Amino acid sequence: MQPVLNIDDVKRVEVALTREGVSVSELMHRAGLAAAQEVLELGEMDNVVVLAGMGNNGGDGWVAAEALRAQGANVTVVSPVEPDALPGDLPRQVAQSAVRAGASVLVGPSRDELDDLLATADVALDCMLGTGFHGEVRAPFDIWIECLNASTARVVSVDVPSGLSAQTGLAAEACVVADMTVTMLALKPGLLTDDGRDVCGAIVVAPLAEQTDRLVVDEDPVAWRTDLADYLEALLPRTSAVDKFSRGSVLVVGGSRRYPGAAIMAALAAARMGAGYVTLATPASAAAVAQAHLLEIPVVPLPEDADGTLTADARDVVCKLAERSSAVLVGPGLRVSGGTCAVVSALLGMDVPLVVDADGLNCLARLTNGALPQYPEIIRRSAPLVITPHRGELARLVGRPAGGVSSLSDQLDAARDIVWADGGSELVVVGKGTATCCVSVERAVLPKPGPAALATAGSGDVLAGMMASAIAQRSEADVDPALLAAYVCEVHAYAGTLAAERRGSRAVMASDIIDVVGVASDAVDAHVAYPDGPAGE
Ligand SMILES: NC(=O)C1=CN([C@@H]2O[C@H](COP(=O)(O)OP(=O)(O)OC[C@H]3O[C@@H](n4cnc5c(N)ncnc54)[C@H](O)[C@@H]3O)[C@@H](O)[C@H]2O)[C@@H](O)CC1
Ligand SMILES: [K+]
Repeated sequence: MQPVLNIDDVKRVEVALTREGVSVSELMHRAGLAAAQEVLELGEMDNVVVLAGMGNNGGDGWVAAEALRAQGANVTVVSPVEPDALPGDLPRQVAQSAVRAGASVLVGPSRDELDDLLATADVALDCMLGTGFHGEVRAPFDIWIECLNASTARVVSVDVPSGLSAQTGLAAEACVVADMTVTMLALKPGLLTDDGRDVCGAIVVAPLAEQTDRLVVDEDPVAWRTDLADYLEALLPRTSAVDKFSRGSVLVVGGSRRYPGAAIMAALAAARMGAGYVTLATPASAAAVAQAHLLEIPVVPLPEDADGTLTADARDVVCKLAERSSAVLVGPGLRVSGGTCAVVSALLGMDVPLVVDADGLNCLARLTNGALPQYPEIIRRSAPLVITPHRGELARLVGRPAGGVSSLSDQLDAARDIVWADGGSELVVVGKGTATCCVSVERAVLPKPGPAALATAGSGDVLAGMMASAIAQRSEADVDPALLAAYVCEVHAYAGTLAAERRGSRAVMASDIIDVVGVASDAVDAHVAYPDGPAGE
């Protein structure tokens, strides 16, 4: 797994490195050399343009320019001011050195001059703004960024694409779209989520010092990004000596007269993920339509009110069914009422592994007055509990206003508020967004995110069904619950990719994802076990 650090923690690692004898100047040299090395590895990059800013990110660029010049490249550095006029000592010194080594300099070019220069470039190094960037991009960099994005040069961003917040992943109006980002010391959350996913290109981490790995771990990484090989312990069992019950049984409690489909999709996804036996319990007036869609899955009708949502009387039947299940999913299509809240509360009180999604989460928010971290006793239990909120649901659970969870950083913060208040190792918060985090009291795991095709109605219901299915199949095993949840997200993401290939990237519907869950999990498993297998990176 690769550690992900908040920007403040990256700065602390930098300070710790200087304490261990690696000066900031030395770090800047190594950063510039690391960027130059990546350019050299692209091959045949004779004409290089370096767009350098005024701070240390610009300093990295001047070092890279000198190194590429030494390798025989034609290098032109574009700077807003003369090298001698750079305000910071370090950037000024490395700039003067690059000039002495023969790098050409173009100071304060007009838009046309810059366009003409970039037209001759094989590769452009983006060293305008790094982690010191904030707010909207000011001149001249806003114009430089426009020119760079319009050019045909390969773009390598140093540390972070200029204009992107490496913390939040939100891009300013002007933001470089890179082919590759060489980031220093460790991954940062903003590179992995939201706009960061669209503008970073391939991400390469340059550790810069042999002590870095240790010092990064000392800073307690905000998250860990998985590689496929990390899932080996999470894979679901494959054995021929099984019957349908030993493969895990899942109970899905969901649906309402108004929304019967969500629970149907969750039940189908649970079956496709490999559970041997799935049962759907749904309000009576949704049961007939559900059964018509589910040939292999028994549907149990439950007591309902005049609106076709569950009443509290449904508790007894649900709990009896739950006792016989290896895992339960509650929530999809349920709606929020006194009756549905009573059912969710009863399931939380049992010691069966439980996944709570969608309206199950909204019931949970109501049961805890929108302040789940203040009522940890409501979710404290001895069996696994996985809650799968998207950003809006997560905000409601922790009492933030609408829009109050708007980045991966926010997701991680809010999820940690919940798991730390609970304190138990049985709870995982799967915070869904453009990047999904699986957070337990032990650690936060980031599976590789799926394609935009997954942003479609019902996709979350499918994930929830898959999650319950995986937990049912691993109920006896001692697996890190956050890793198991991340594995399920990874399969869901790959199923989204396969569905997009099959249907077209804008045409994917949730049922298309369900259709390929089986082949997606086979492909992910094969790739985990044999890294050159069919799933590919
Ligand atoms: N953290 C580390 O360990 C290392 C950091 N290094 C580099 O140092 C960078 C951080 O350096 P700095 O802190 O000097 O910051 P940056 O170089 O990222 O940015 C600072 C400069 O950008 C300007 N700026 C900020 N916001 C702006 C805006 N909205 N519009 C226009 N200009 C704006 C500031 O006035 C200042 O001149 C990193 O991104 C990395 O490239 C490397 O040199 C070595 C290792
Ligand atoms: K940059």
